Amino acid sequence: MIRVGVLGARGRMGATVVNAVQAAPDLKVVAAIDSGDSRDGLAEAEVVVDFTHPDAVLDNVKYAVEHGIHAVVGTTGFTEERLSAVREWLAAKPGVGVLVAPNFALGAVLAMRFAQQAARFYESVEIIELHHNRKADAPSGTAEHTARLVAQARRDAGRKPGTDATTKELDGARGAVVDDVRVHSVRLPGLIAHEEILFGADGETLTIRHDSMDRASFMPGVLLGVREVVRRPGLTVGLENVLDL
Ligand SMILES: NC(=O)C1=CN([C@@H]2O[C@H](COP(=O)(O)OP(=O)(O)OC[C@H]3O[C@@H](n4cnc5c(N)ncnc54)[C@H](OP(=O)(O)O)[C@@H]3O)[C@@H](O)[C@H]2O)C=CC1
Ligand SMILES: O=C(O)C1=N[C@H](C(=O)O)C[C@H](O)C1
Repeated sequence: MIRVGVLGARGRMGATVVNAVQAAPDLKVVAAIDSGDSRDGLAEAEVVVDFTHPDAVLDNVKYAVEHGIHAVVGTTGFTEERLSAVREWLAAKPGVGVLVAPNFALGAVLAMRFAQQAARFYESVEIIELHHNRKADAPSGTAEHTARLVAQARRDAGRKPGTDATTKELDGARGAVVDDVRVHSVRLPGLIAHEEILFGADGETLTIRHDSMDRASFMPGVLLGVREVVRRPGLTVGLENVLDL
């Protein structure tokens, strides 16, 4: 039995994680903590799962590492600077593992991998992410991660960012720029989590699309992360490294 504490336990993802962990024969929920609750309840936990808020997550990860608790983190907002801070805390706690994944859905991880593969062949690329209207951040962590992966793949292939002829635009009409890749965010009730990576070249386009229609889509990845993080000391970024894609 792996003893699991869930942070953000009353949220959309956290509540789903509590149910999924409870239903797993080899895992046990020992703490379900939300904002306003004390983290003392994590004393029994071997692994924490964090789905809270970008403003809260870093402090939670620091707490977990300092208390020798492994962490599986789905909350967004991880910059290179934040990841470096986590690496520093982990250096003082060898044996502790932290897995940070911008997206735990298998299809989203595959879409990112396929986009990396396509990137070196196409002149231009743009990303559209579509989410429910209760989402706190824009662009999504997944879109930002995808943009950086695609941009790196393009650089590795010696490609320059695609160009267009826009000379007049309303602010925001062409989206945000992440590592030279345009990212467009849509927020609508009814949506859950969706991403399109669009590639264009003379006379053709390629669209890679992933849809999470239910938060159940994230659960196999989260549970895999809980089982794996206990034997992966240090920082792992991205579920692709756990899935060995
Ligand atoms: N990696 C992935 O696969 C996925 C990542 N996410 C990410 O997970 C995060 C949460 O998303 P979602 O569940 O939709 O958000 P919700 O707002 O539904 O849930 C977040 C919960 O965390 C609580 N919370 C805030 N601060 C703390 C804290 N310091 N300690 C404990 N609990 C806290 C909130 O309480 P209160 O409302 O009172 O502030 C709320 O109940 C987001 O960053 C989202 O982008 C989402 C889906 C998949
Ligand atoms: O807030 C969400 O819902 C999601 N957040 C993550 C992100 O920002 O990429 C993962 C998924 O897109 C759902």
